[in-house]
Amino acid sequence: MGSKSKDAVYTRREVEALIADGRTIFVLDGYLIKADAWLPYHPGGDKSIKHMVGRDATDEVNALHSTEAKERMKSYRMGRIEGRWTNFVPPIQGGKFRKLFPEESSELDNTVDISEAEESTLESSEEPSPIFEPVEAPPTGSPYQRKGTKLIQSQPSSASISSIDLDDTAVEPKLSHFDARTLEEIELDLSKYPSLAPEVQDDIVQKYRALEKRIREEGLYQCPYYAYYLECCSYVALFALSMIFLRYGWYTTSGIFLGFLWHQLVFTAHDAGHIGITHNFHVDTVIGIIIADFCGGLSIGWWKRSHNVHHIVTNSPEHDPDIEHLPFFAISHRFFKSLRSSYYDRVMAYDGFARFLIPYQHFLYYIILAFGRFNLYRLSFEYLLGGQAPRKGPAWWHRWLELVGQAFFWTWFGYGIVYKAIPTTSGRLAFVLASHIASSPLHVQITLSHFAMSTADLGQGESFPQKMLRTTMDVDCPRWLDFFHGGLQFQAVHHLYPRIPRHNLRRTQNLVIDFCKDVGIPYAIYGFARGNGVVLGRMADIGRQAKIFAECQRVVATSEDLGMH
Ligand code: HEM
Repeated sequence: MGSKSKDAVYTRREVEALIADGRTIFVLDGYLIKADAWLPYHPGGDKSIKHMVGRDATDEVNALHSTEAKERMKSYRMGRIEGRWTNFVPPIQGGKFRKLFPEESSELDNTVDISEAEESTLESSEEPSPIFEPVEAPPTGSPYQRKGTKLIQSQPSSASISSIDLDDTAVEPKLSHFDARTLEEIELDLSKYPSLAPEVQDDIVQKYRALEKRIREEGLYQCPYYAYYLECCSYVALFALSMIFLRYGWYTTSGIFLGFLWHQLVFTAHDAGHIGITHNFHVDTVIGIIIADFCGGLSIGWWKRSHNVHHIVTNSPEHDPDIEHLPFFAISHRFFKSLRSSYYDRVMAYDGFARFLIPYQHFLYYIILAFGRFNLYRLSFEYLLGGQAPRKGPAWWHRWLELVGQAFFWTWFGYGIVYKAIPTTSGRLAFVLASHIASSPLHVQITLSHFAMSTADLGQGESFPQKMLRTTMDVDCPRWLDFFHGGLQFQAVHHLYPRIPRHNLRRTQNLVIDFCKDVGIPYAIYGFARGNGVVLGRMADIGRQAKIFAECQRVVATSEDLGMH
């Protein structure tokens, strides 16, 4: 294929062939962006871009970037498309792309007006893996079709779900039970949420964009700095209390106040990680580094890397690191299949330890989360020392500042307090455990917004706003409790517009509720206690499925044994 001008129109088939050749191309506002050269420099990492390859990334990009970053993207334009773009399944999600056949390439090279080249069809890309439609009544415009005994998506879709055999006499009974369950979940979502018909999803997108404009005009992106002034006062008070109790030898109480301080600090680190305070990438990142690394010993870079991917592929068992917690938790029966994580680039083995723990996960939920912070230290070090942090591009120096922050933290906390200021081993243990456990409600708050929500994959035809609202819930709480939830109670709103400063989310929530009513998307909100109940119920349910799975495996193994003897 010869090279073209930056305004040339590309056909879908050409784009497909370029991606088949390994190019990193996505659509932004009708333009094709070729991001290969930018990939190693991208502050948001390579994974976030890879999940957009072959897709219209306009809403994801708008949600996650500053105006300057979007300006920068213009220099990566390679051409444009005409009409509505139908998303491919990105290669990272298992999408298969066909190269140009020799006769196609010569035809395209000789063609003056590329737009006249034969338009590719939805089926042009090889289906990476079939998924399903409701057997009886597919929703209007559903991209799902029946093919033989299988239900498939007529346009390329996620590889996340393997084929379902509807035949009850399937060779692998252990798969058919869970595949039927996957199908049920998909059907349930298809019945509860608006149709995936392009015109319906386009309407949702138009209204979502109009709401963003309104939010901007109402000044809700402007940070109310006085709110941070009040928060700083509470940080100082909590730190002072911790040090006073430490001075008088009340190590557990001292640890508890330090834990409370960490709990509060994380909310501001979250704002900074989303560039939601000053909206300047470097300033906000430095604020995040000071809070997370210097004060808390956690890497903000690690957190941003995984959290940003979470914002793009929310609640996808194979792709969202925020729900990948084997062997301790499984929030979907699909984890029993030892899925491959595209984030960690490894198989999440559903091994003996997982098989032992998962049936009891609802009992262990709070206990395991109480110790969650220790795991975060490990992940932070892996990120900073294991080559995951960007070494090129605008964010190259953040890692170095983070390493200084880590040295600072382990000096004041590890050496200064735990080792020097506390004379006994029991005192040290009490202080460390109290501080870590006291900050752990945070882990509950983080998981609460997603663990109870759908993990079903409705394919590439679902719009960004619908997907965010289908996989995320809010927590209802009175205004005076806002300090405890730290903005995480507005997760659904936050997932739609991640850069809105946290203190403006309550006002934005009303607008989002109106939007949901208008477009017919259910807006999920529970009280804190009820939300916890729903999460525990979901975990207990998956635990029960794990028991069934173990039983199936036992029966299969026994019958194999009997057959052998
Ligand atoms: C050539 C294409 C791209 C360019 C030039 C670009 C540029 C940038 C820049 C300059 C930033 C720093 C923050 C800012 O100023 O807003 C950033 C952050 C980010 N980008 Fe991109 N980007 C591109 C494509 C994408 C795509 C397709 C995605 C996926 C939706 C993505 C996801 C992110 C994320 C999640 C961040 C946040 C990183 C952080 O806060 O540390 N980017 N990008």
